[in-house]
Amino acid sequence: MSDTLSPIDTAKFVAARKALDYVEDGMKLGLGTGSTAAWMVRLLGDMVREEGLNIIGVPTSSRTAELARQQGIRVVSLDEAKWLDLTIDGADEFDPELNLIKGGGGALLQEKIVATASDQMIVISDVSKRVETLGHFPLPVEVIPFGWQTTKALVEETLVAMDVLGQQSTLRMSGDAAYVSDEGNHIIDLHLQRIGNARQLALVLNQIPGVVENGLFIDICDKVIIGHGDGRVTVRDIISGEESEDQVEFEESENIFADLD
Ligand SMILES: O=C[C@H](O)[C@H](O)[C@H](O)COP(=O)(O)O
Repeated sequence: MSDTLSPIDTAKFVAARKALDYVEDGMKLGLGTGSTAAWMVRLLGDMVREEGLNIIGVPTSSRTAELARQQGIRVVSLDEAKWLDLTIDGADEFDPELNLIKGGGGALLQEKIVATASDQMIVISDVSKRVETLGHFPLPVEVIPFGWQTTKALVEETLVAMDVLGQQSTLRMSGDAAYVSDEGNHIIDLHLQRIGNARQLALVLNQIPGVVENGLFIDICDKVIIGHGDGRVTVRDIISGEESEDQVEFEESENIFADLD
């Protein structure tokens, strides 16, 4: 359907565009991080510039903050905004209950704080992130740098005690150095394959000293918009249990495709 975008980028783009149907003038919005959320921020920038919408954005990472400012979106901190109407963000995996794994891009901490401080969270995703059981995507756990190796060992012991299979954990790297998040922390990725009880694991991980947060988002997401490579979107709402389909039309000549990185 698109000569400009690959099927996967088409899927991300149409999910992002559909999400903007839920944005209203005057809203305070949480702005997610990642390649799918970046489409949403660019499209939101278009809306703000062309329709003169009065939107306040709270970014979930320094990357998103920079992009939002470039797009002319008014950016404030969460503490300035206090409470948000809606957060729109991507995800690395979502299950049938709309529980998520997030943090593949290292932004899980701010993302979880911002999504939790919102009336509603909408996840935008291509269809490849839909799973029956979370865990194939490595679960990110953000830890403070002090004593991180001890924290990592404690996390591994906890996984053994919980009888979680596939207990390998790795320190996320950025080149030759440990990855450092926007909050100055490291990330341990847990290669679990299958998380039987995500709710329990999320609680237990956060009890370990040195763990700041984990990438399991339980009961936070309200709606997922799943994009497909042919421009279709499926919208699934956890509260109503309804699922609907739509087709998102777009032109290859749109300005948004002209200013891609
Ligand atoms: O830390 C990053 C975020 O949780 C992203 O939302 C997630 O990794 C999905 O990113 P993408 O849309 O690039 O697949």
